[in-house]
Amino acid sequence: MPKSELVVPSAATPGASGCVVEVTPASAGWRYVGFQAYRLKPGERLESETGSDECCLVLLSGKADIRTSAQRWDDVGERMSVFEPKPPYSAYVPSGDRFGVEALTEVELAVCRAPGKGTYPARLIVPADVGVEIRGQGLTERIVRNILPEGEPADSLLVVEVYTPGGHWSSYPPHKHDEDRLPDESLLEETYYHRIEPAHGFAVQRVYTDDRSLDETITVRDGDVVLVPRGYHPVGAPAGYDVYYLNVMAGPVRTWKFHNDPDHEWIMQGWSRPVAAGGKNGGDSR
Ligand SMILES: O=C(O)C[C@@H](O)[C@H](O)C(=O)CO
Repeated sequence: MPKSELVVPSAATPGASGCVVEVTPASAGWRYVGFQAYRLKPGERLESETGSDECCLVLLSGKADIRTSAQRWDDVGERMSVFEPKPPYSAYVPSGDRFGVEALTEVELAVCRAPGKGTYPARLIVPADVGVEIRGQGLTERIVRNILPEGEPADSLLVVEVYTPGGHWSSYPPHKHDEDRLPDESLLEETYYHRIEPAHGFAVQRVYTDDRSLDETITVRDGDVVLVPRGYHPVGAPAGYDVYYLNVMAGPVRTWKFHNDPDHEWIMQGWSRPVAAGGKNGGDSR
């Protein structure tokens, strides 16, 4: 059976630049979100221009030196796996700038892109800046880390990561954000970069619209990117397999206003409770 057109698998071995998976607005057939994941070995470097995009470089794991045209941050990074219970270091780089990343250890790096206006200077986002939330309850409990949420400066990018323990559901109850009808709903394209522990496992993601003109239930493998151009998009982590994903969202207005599937909204009963912000050693534990 052909794989879903919503799935962009990672390459088994990185290309010359270290890139393992890439989504551009042209490849996705949409307007705003771009995403790349890189695997760099110690001493390897990535150099790039931001062009008309602003970028959020998320150091998913490993340590690196990061620089832009005006900034240099040395020996950045703490966690060595996305499954360590602590927020990542990230760097915001505006449009019209450039960045270089030199790996000091094995590095997994996400480059999240969306249209920029050059409004804000480059900055380092440290773990203590990352708001951590435990969302859901029982089998829907998961950890949400808000890396670049709408309360923090950026022109169009929103970036968040989610840890879903095996046996749990996240992005749940199913919600969508595909209509520009503020203040009730915002239009945001979204990518999911999935990692699975242990890596031979799988996750399940359904992407569906009210009229079911889009209705796909996807088997997600470690390293897959799932595109959410529209529709509801819940994720299930099978028992025994923890699931991590990094979300990038962008659209015409930088705000996340979602609409729950009315059929399943009853499941949610005042279950979101904030915990302390990330903290140097990460504020969350599991
Ligand atoms: O609630 C979650 O588990 C995460 C989702 O909010 C996810 O970030 C998303 O779908 C954003 O639209």
